[in-house]
Amino acid sequence: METLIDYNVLKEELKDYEQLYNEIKIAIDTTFDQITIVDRNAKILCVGDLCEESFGISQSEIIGEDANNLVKKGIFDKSITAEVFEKREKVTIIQKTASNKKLLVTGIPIFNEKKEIVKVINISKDITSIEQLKNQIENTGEMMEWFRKELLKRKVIQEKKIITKNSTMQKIMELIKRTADVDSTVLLLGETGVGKGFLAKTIHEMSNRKNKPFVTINCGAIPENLLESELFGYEEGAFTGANKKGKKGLFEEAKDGIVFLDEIGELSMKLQVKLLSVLQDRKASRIGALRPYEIKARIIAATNKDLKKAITNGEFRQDLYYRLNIIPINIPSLRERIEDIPILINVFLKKNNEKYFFEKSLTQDAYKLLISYKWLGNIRELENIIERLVITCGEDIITSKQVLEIIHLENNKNVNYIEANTVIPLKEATKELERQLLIKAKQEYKTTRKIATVLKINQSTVVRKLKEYNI
Ligand SMILES: Nc1ncnc2c1ncn2[C@@H]1O[C@H](COP(=O)(O)OP(=O)(O)OP(=O)(O)O)[C@@H](O)[C@H]1O
Repeated sequence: METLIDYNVLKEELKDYEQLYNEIKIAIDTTFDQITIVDRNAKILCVGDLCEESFGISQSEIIGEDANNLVKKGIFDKSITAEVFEKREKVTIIQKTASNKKLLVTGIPIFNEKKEIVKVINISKDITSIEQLKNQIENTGEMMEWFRKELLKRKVIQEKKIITKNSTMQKIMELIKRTADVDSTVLLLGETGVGKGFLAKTIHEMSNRKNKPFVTINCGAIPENLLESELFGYEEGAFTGANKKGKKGLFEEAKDGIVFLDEIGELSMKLQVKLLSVLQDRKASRIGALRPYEIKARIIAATNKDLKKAITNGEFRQDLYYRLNIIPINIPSLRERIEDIPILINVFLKKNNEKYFFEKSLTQDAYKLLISYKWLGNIRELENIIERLVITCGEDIITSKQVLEIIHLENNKNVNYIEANTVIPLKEATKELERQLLIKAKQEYKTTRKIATVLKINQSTVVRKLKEYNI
């Protein structure tokens, strides 16, 4: 009789368990997460309806399988069950499966009263689409960064008014845009006043070094011994007259910015050798220093000299030329881009009208005259002439006659004619003439070496006198 009662209770309990099992099964099958139950031997006991979608095999194929075997078969890349057994605690991993899914799996150990793991319940969340979304967001971020940089480059071009109709100049602007972020050396070639310095600054502003220093040095304007210490710096007490604390060189000052070596064609043979080794090793030493420092700056060099001819004449090292000539840019003279002259005239007219609070304009004939002029001094000469026209013309409309007068003056400025307007002591007059000659020579020839040649005096005398007259 007692056994019968027990049997009925047992039957009721079994029914309850069956009910519970069915409810759990429904929960396992219908949850958005994948639930897998594994026994103490790593055998899969139960798996949800998402099995095929998650692992690429059916429920019937996976049930009864050893989790470690499934790793070997490539159904998933690692078994969380093994880790849970090893660590004896809840573990979370990312699993890659045979159906190209990425699952975020949390394994929970179930202990018996002897603290032995009897089962592991694994709950997997499919994060494939989240990962894809993350990648897409990352890609979008990269694209946004690219667009941001592109826009910045365009802005620099517009702000710097490099509007050009000339195809060579357009190609140059494209090349500058494309190479703005690389570290290669740029060699800017072109006549005086074509805008080599202007382009060097444009490259800097377009590049990812734009917030880093832009250091410029005119290699032709400084005597050789001074240039070496300017470029590379010196240690304390390196030579007499040196700063006691020593001095940083321009390459050090530039840090990871840009060093613009203007008039590179004027560099002495000795410094050419030093620059070559600096470019090769990316290291330089201050004068008197034992240890070199690393050079991180990008180098842009410029010259109006025909470097190939200078190589033939033995004035410029071929190996240095090849080191510099990584991205050569030949800037056309203004005569070769006459379609840009009206654009540049308007740029300079606007600039000077704003500067001097005028509203001056040019007649058609005046434009035609300026376009047909030979512009040996290129953009610099055009810029100067427009400024002079704006300042000196009394009327708001600038005529071709006024342009002719200014151009005539420009052309005659080299005439060997000196006029004495007043009587002053000879010594004073001589000094004044010397001062004026130096100002003119510096404006036209820029480098102390060239000034020395045209004035037929020593370069050191030029340096001393420029300092004396504060020019
Ligand atoms: N595209 C341009 N738009 C407006 N101004 C320009 C442009 N290019 C050059 N300039 C102006 O022309 C003048 C001469 O330019 P820059 O000094 O760069 O010439 P350069 O070729 O370096 O001359 P040099 O060889 O004599 O040093 C500068 O005042 C500069 O601002």
